[in-house]
Formats: sequence, C-alpha cells, structure tokens
Amino acid sequence: MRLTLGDFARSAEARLDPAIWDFFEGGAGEERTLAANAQAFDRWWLRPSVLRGADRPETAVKILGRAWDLPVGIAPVAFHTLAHPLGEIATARGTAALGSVPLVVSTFAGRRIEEVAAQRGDVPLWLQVYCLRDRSITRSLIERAENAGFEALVLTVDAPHLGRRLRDLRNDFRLPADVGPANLAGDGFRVPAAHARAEFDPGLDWSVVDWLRSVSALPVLVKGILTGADAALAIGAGVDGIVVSNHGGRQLDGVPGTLDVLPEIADAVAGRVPLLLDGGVRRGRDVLAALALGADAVLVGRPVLHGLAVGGAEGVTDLLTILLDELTDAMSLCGLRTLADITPDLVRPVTSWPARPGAERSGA
Ligand SMILES: Cc1cc2nc3c(=O)[nH]c(=O)nc-3n(C[C@H](O)[C@H](O)[C@H](O)COP(=O)(O)O)c2cc1C
Ligand SMILES: O=C(O)C(=O)c1ccccc1
Repeated sequence: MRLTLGDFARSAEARLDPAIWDFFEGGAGEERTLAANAQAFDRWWLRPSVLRGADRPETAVKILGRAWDLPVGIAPVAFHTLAHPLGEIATARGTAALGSVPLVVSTFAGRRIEEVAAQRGDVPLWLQVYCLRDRSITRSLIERAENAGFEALVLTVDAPHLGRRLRDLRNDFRLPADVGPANLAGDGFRVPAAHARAEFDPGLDWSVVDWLRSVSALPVLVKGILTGADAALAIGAGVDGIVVSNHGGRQLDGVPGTLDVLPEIADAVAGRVPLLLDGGVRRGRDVLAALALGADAVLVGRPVLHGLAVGGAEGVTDLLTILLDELTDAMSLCGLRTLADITPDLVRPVTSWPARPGAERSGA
C-alpha cells in the first residue's frame, strides 16, 4: 500500500533503471543542498489551535488571478518521458483529474506542448523557460505556448549551465534514444548532456526580463531566487512572481535549504508579488510550514516523476491525492478552515530541550 510520497519514491526506484533513478534523485556536488531542502522542514513544529470548528478545510488559493484547488503545483522537470512513455501528456492528464493544479512544463519536456495542452482540463499551464543562446528558439517556443493557452512564463535563473551532478558523470548518463526535447527538435538544438555547458545562454542579466516582455504578454516569474537582495532586484525588474528554489539541489551545492531562506525573501517581497517555493516538499504539513513562513504556494518536482513511474497518469493523480489528504488532515488538526487562517504563529522552530542540571540525558 502506498500511503506517503516516500512510498511512491521506493516503488519508483524499484522500477526504474538505476542511471535514470540517479538522474532524477541526484544533486550537485556532495548533495548537501539536496539534503538540506528536506531537513529544513524537520526544523519546524506546528502549533495547532483547537475547537475552531475547522471540520472541512478549504485548500483553495488564488495565484495571478487564477484559482488553484490546492497551494501546490508541479515544478518544471525535464523529460517526464524518462519515467513513463507518455511523459508530460500523462502528467497533464493525471493532474487534470484532480482539478486545478498548475503544471509548469519544462523547456526540455519530452512531449510537445500542444499535446500536453490538449489534456489540460482545468489545469493552469505555465512554460518554464531556459533562455538559450539562440533566442529565436526560445522565442518560438514561447509563441507556441501562448498559442496553446499557456498562462505564464517561469524563467529559470539559477542555471547559466547545468550543475556538476556527480552521479550522472560517474554513470556517464545519456538520454535513451527514444527520449529527447520534443519541443526543440528540428531547431538544430543539441541536447546538453547532464554535465555539458553548451547551448544555455550563460551571460544573462536582468534585462532578460525586458526581452521576455518584448516577446510575450504573459506574466513572467523567475525561478531560482535565494536571497532577499535578488528578490528585490527581481521586483525592480518587473517580474510578476518569484519561485524560491535551489533547483532541487542540482545546481550550486552549498546553498541553504529553500525553507531556510524563505523568511528573508518573504520580507523583501512583502506581498508585492506571489511567492512560491520548491525543494523537498514531501508531506501535507510541509506545505503548511512553507505557507506559515511566507510562501503563497509550493511546487513539487521529483515526486511527480515517482507517480509517473509507478502508474502513469493514475500514479500522478494518486500521488497528488495523498498530498491533498495530508494537507486537509493537517489543516483540520491545526484548526485551519482556510489557508488565509495561516499566520507565522502556526510554526515554531525545533529547539533541543534545555538539559536539567545534573539530570541524565536519557533519565526520566
Ligand atoms: C530530473 C529533474 C529535472 C529538472 N529539470 C528542470 C528543468 O528543466 N527546468 C527547471 O527550471 N528546473 C528543473 N528541475 C528543478 C525542479 O523544477 C525543482 O526546482 C526541483 O526539482 C524541486 O525540488 P524537489 O524535486 O525536491 O521537489 C529539475 C529537477 C529534476 C529532479
Ligand atoms: O534542469 C535540470 O535540472 C536538468 O536536469 C536538465 C537536464 C537536461 C536538460 C535540461 C535540464
């Protein structure tokens, strides 16, 4: 029986080729940042309020004017086709079965965005943008997305090149012949190996936001902000939203867990634009902690690959349903009727108990 996202991860690992599993799960360098993302959530306790009449918690949230059924979206992840042959088509179908749960489709999706859009139901689709050296490729992808009904652009700003993922280097990981960037094919684009430095534009600066504005009317979010100072610069550059992210620990190893930097960024943003966070969100209560510390919503990355690997579209639906059930369970037990009831008071940091002088640490 799969009752947690961890159960899905274990089932997925048993089914997947070990090198593909490593590509999914791995981080850069010593994977300290990867570990920090998950650990950060274990450093907060919840502070419930009882007898609040919160019998049926309402998990809906509004982001950029659009209702989401829960404050959780799907982070952009390249090549869902490594987890399931239908790839992003299955992800969109499985997500749409739940309702309005946003899906951020990677520039490196394994399926064509028009095919993904055909499955979308009530799902808000966003396009993740890697700004390539050849801007005409990026531009034509954005135009296609806009025509297919995508609702926002998410510019990834933490990847002038892909990080040093040692697992992929040791495995000499290469994409299987039947997996590739379906939306870049025919544009003469060469797939970067997981460790290659080619093709991304490494020289971007904040003027790229103006360039995006010049090619599209869609709202622009930036993904990969880790300091309050950069959040302020992003707002100065006119972005419509910010995603606090360290790319799931896959880029710069040695940065903190995203939840650790969230308060600093929430301070700098001060509610001016929607603030999202990704990295290590694996339980309903993680969502509550992120919202208490200043996020408006979160994104999940790897778990969606696990759902796909285990059961395609249905696996994605089942996995998201677990997250939704855990969230409503935690909200109800915390006395939260709506997400608007969440305040910073909902959490307190885990601190070790002060030792009683003379008492044995393990003593009664
Ligand atoms: C296999 C894999 C591929 C990814 N591909 C992309 C990508 O194409 N674009 C992007 O902006 N982020 C990409 N990411 C990062 C995710 O969007 C997200 O930041 C990260 O996975 C969140 O952490 P989580 O996996 O702990 O939920 C990828 C992550 C993984 C695991
Ligand atoms: O962005 C990533 O994390 C990633 O793994 C990737 C790999 C190849 C192409 C594009 C993205």
